Amino acid sequence: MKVLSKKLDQFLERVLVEHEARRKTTGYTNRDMVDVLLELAEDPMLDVKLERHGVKAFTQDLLAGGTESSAVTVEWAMSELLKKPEIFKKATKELDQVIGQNRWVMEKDIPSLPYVEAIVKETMRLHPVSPMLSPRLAREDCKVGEYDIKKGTQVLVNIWTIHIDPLIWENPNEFNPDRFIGKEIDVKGQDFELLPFGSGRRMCPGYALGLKVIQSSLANLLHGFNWSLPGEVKPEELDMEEIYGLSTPRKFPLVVIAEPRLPLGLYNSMI
Ligand code: HEM
Repeated sequence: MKVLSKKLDQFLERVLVEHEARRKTTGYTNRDMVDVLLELAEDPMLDVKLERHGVKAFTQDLLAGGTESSAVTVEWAMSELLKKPEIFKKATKELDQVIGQNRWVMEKDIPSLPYVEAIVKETMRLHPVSPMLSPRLAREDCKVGEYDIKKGTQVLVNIWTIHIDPLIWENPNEFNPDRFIGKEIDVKGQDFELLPFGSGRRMCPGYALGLKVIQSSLANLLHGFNWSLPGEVKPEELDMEEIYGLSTPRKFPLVVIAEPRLPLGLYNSMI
């Protein structure tokens, strides 16, 4: 652990040194989150002073919490959609109607894409990145539902079982984004039947960023490409095994074929 921590610190140190050097060049503007954090660290007016090691810690949080979780969720969404071509088509139809064929999806488009939002919720219901929330400790005797919990008890919340509880969800194991259409259920920690980002004080602090990254990346993948499974793999045969570790990714990476579905000039503008 110590070796790993040292290696990580060396990496973060290099990132900061590079950013600090660029800050001294003429015509400098903030380009990324590290730039913004370094600027905040120079602000003497902050209520809570941000130190240089705090910038490193935030950067590490962003890398650890913000990359794998979003990538894993997008990969599960694509896997579910490849198994259900009718849902795939419905999403593409929404994208064509709202965005058209001549541009990419932007962050501000997301509220106009309720079906894509529903796909993300349904993916997070069936494939929560973190099926067990961070452990909690009861600070006083309490009652949760029918359970008496003594002060000092460690409580583990298993959201995976909540997300597939047949008392809450109809056909809980079926991937069906339509279950969210016209419903108020959200993933922001207020609806206890759907808690992919947890809830309360220890809820994921990066949920807004994570959600935006997932929705925008998925929307653009669906909008920009036709997707198919390679060779003889039939949708119903696609392996959906998962592994449980720091996150819950597919056991075997998803292998797919992508073909452009928008005017070719749009792909050049992405490079
Ligand atoms: C798909 C995206 C993400 C998912 C599904 C996710 C999920 C979670 C969950 C379930 C927790 C535990 C919450 C609890 O126990 O109540 C958590 C904690 C945390 N997440 Fe995320 N997260 C995501 C993205 C991010 C991003 C983008 C960041 C950073 C920018 C981040 C940083 C953190 C941190 C630092 C904690 C620990 C909070 C604490 O213990 O006080 N996460 N996340």
